[in-house]
This record gives sequence, structure tokens and C-alpha cells, in this order.
Amino acid sequence: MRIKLLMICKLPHIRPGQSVGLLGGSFDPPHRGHAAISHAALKRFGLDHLFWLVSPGNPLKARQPAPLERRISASRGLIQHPRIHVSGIEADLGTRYTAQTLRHLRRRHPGVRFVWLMGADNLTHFHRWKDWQQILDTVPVGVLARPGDRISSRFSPAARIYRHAMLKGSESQLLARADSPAWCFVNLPMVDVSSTALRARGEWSAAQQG
Ligand SMILES: Nc1ncnc2c1ncn2[C@@H]1O[C@H](COP(=O)(O)OP(=O)(O)OP(=O)(O)O)[C@@H](O)[C@H]1O
Ligand SMILES: O=C(O)c1ccc[n+]([C@@H]2O[C@H](COP(=O)([O-])O)[C@@H](O)[C@H]2O)c1
Repeated sequence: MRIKLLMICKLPHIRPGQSVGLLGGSFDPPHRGHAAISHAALKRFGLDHLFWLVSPGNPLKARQPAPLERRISASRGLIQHPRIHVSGIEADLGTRYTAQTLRHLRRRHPGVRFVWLMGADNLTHFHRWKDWQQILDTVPVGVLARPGDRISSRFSPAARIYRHAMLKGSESQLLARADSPAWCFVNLPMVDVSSTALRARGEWSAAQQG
């Protein structure tokens, strides 16, 4: 039983020396914006693999998301790429906070270069996350531009406090192999879509079609 649990709690496909992006999110529902930043992150940060960590629930959001199985299945329907994998690893690990998830994954995958990925809106509020400085001090962070937050996020408390650790967009290929703290903001053609807007329009099931 214990052996089975340890196997489930590992991310498949990855090996020491590889660089692996982690995009955590509610994916309630998944949409084109998630796909666009994933493709951009693979390319701009030179990642070998990218995992969507479909979260049991954002610890800062009171609203209960749709059932995890539904969000995972919709995510798998939306993203089909040989190096992008959809996972419910946080539910398997029993973690909810990103710092906790990263601690588990780094322990279980020594030698793998994890990169935490997020849209610019999350950089704006990053200083409210549990152990946010520990995240930045231990794992490179890639931030993808998002409509509405592209400029303001760069003046957020986390961005200001860690300004010394910022790589230029033109240095994005260095991020995965950089010593922490290191973070990099990349611009990309932005996709103005959010799960909130899709839910408000009652488009949850149509979202898979993008
Ligand atoms: N259109 C987008 N452009 C850039 N980043 C995005 C976009 N949509 C989502 N992201 C990023 O993807 C990650 C997961 O996002 P999430 O699943 O919360 O989607 P969301 O559209 O932000 O949802 P909600 O509207 O419910 O907050 C977050 O880091 C978020 O910043
Ligand atoms: O660890 C935290 O304190 C924390 C606070 C807010 C959000 N997160 C994570 O950030 C990711 C994006 O969340 P969301 O709800 O914007 O999709 C998701 O993996 C959440 O678990 C994590």
C-alpha cells in the first residue's frame, strides 16, 4: 500500500537533469489562456516537460470549484501535447499550499529542475501566499504576461523585494538552470480569457473546444 502511494505521488515521465515546469491552477474550467501560456513557457524557458497541477482548491479562494475529476478530464480534453501532462498530484500528495507541494516534489525527484509557472495576476498577489519567500528562494519562477496585470504585477511587493533576482525576458532560457532566487517575466501574445468569465457565461462544458 505504502509503495503504491509513493509511486502515485511521483510525476511520471521525468528524469534527473530535466527541467520541468509546474503550472498550478483551478482550471475551473481550463481554457485557451492556459494552453497559450503552457506552449509559450515550454519554448521560452526551454522546458523538457510541463505539468498542469489541477488543484484540489486554491487556499485563498472561498468558492468551491467543480469536482476535481471533471476539471482533470476537461483539461486532458483541451491540451494535447507530448510534453504537457495533466496531473492531480496535489490531491494524491494531500497538499494544498504551493510551498508544501514543491517541498514534496523536490524531495521525490532529486536532480529535477522544477520551475514554478504562473500568470502575471498571481505575481500581483504572490506576497499573500504561504511561505512565498521560501518558494522564490528555492525554485525558479516563470511569470507569463496576462491582460490587465502585465504592468502592475511588476510593481507588486514580491517583484519589488526580489528585483535583484529578476532575469530579463531575453534571458528566459537561463531560468531553469539558474540558482534561486531567480524569476523571469516573459511577454507573449496575450489571450484575454478567464475561467471566471467562462463560468459567468455558462460556458463550462464548451470551454474544452477553446
Ligand atoms: N489568459 C491568461 N493569460 C495568462 N495567464 C493565465 C491566463 N489564464 C490563466 N492564467 C494563469 O494560469 C494559472 C491557472 O489559472 P486559473 O486556473 O486560476 O484560471 P483563471 O482563468 O485565472 O481562473 P479564475 O478566473 O477562476 O481565477 C494561473 O497562474 C493564472 O495566472
Ligand atoms: O500556496 C498558497 O498560499 C497559494 C495561494 C494561492 C494560489 N496558490 C496556487 O496558485 C495556483 C493558481 O491558483 P488559481 O486558483 O489562481 O488557479 C494554484 O496551484 C494554487 O494552489 C497557492
